[in-house]
Amino acid sequence: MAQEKGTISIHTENIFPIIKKFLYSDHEIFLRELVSNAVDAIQKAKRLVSLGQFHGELGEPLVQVKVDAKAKTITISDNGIGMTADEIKKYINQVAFSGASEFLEKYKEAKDAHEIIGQFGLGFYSAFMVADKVEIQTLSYQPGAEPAKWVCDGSTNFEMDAGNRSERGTDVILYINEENKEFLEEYKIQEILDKYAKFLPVPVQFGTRTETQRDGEDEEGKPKYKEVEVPNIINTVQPIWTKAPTELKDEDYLAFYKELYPFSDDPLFWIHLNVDYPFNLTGVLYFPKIKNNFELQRNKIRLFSRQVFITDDVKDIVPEFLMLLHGVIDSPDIPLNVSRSFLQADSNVKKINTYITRKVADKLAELFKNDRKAYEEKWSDIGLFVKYGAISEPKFWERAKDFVLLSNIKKEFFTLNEYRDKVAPQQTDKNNNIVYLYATNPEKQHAYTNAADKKGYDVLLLDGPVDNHFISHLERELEKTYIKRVDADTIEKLIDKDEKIESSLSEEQTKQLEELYKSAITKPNMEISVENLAADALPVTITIDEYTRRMKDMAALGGNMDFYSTLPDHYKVTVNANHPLATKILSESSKEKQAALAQQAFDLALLAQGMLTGPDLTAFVERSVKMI
Ligand SMILES: Nc1ncnc2c1ncn2[C@@H]1O[C@H](COP(=O)(O)OP(=O)(O)OP(=O)(O)O)[C@@H](O)[C@H]1O
Repeated sequence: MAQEKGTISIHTENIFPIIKKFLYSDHEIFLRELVSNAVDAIQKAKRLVSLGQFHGELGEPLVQVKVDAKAKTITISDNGIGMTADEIKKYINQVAFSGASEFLEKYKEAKDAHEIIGQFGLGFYSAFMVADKVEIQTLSYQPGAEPAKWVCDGSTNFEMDAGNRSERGTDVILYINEENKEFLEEYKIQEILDKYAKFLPVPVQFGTRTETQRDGEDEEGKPKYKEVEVPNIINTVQPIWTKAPTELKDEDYLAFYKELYPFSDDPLFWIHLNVDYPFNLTGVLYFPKIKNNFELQRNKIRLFSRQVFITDDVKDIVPEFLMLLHGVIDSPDIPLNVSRSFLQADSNVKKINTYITRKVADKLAELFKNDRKAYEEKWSDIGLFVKYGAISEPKFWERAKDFVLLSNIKKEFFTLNEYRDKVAPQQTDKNNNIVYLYATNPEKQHAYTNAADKKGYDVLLLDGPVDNHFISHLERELEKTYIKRVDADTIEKLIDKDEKIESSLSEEQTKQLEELYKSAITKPNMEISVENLAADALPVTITIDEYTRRMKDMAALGGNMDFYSTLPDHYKVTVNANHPLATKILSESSKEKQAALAQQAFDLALLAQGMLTGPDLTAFVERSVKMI
């Protein structure tokens, strides 16, 4: 062809400085865009063959990325359909900027380059983020096509001429500028390709690597090895999410997990997602071993669009509680290049959300139904996740009601209905409310769980990071049910059955005892009262109001609850009028002795609550030694 010069059709003087400035923070995506274009060109060639519109030799599909540090170039080559000079004019010179004025208007508002790149068919032009000059050498598949060349120096002027490609396909050559010379480092390119190209559907080669191979045997019959150079192929062209579940074994899922997260423990189980109506979505989601450090686990789900990695920030696409899962989601229907607020309102995104939630609930329900024992064994890992989902996603809660488990301190498991049936006979109070009791630390709260046990009450173990919220959720959802920690009140009051216990003290004595304790106890925020408890209950018990404690605990975990974190701790001290110690103290003649006994009983109560520390503990030990 004859040499030709021209101006890229664009309404605005120069768009490149804007692209460069705008996309500066994530300029590495130029490689994603160009490699994707190369993959597309190859896919198109394959499609033409299958449609019978191209009769030439397809060859082995291959995208190649080459770095020439001396020449300061990066070349992306493919053996795809190529372009004729006319197509370059149409697709590169004009189409790219048909939306330029719109682009200019929008870029002012957008905060994130991801939000708009590609939206205007600017993928190819992202090359100018890192290059001063870009050259295309291409030969179209069309019979009789001439090789064509296009060069542009980042201004709006381009040059076209006869090209030098002798085989079908395209080379895009980037002349990397000074500020971006880091992209001429091989490790950098390897890193970017590993991130974006790892699962592309066409082999992507980046140079070669050395591999050790068997090379027969030596004279002694020992195996010999040799080093050979093999093509360094970046990707797995058919990752498991593109296959049918029936083709896959457990080992395949586990191997893929290891490939994604080399340092993680094996996952507990997984879900293969596959839907093509009303939206397209494939993927595999894994349930990781979560334990209790769930904050660390986020941002593990990777989002792909037709096997091109897009982001690992799937917020808004996946329901919040499912962010604890690992794995991949691939959907061409998720709008990737629009703003986050638009994403939340997008109807496909909403449907995808609902679909994933349902699939996860199905899987859990199935596991629970098919093998309850195995499900219980996994509960320490999935419990956190199920509870989090139950609290945050009403649709999930509707399903989870049937498979959320409660476990007691004896490590027995119950569904919500089973538990209600179990405790209702003993734990219904005078107002017909059922009261569930729980411990957050059975070791520390032993005095209280022991008291509950003596009464024939069951105690749940609720010690996880979301359990406070889960408890509040259950109280809202379950009818006539209250949930209290074992130390929220004396055992008689925890589940108030209106059983009157006679006092062994006169009114006068009760008053006297109360005064005595009030002057012996000098700690702040202690509300002291004398009550008639069982004779074998502790002489003094310290309890903490359930509601305030729960709110304070939640505030400590974060959230907008600062008010609660500023509340002082408030304790109730209940002196047991019926314990023999009460009569004993009152019958002491010496005031000092009375005070010492009251102090001792109070310290024992502090000890049972794990609150006896520092100088108080020392004083207690010294006093006890004297008493022995
Ligand atoms: N390697 C290539 N081989 C053949 N044609 C190509 C190649 N690269 C780009 N093209 C042509 O140029 C067009 C414009 O590419 P560009 O990357 O700017 O936009 P796009 O790929 O259409 O959309 P996107 O913004 O998603 O990348 C492509 O649609 C394609 O027709």
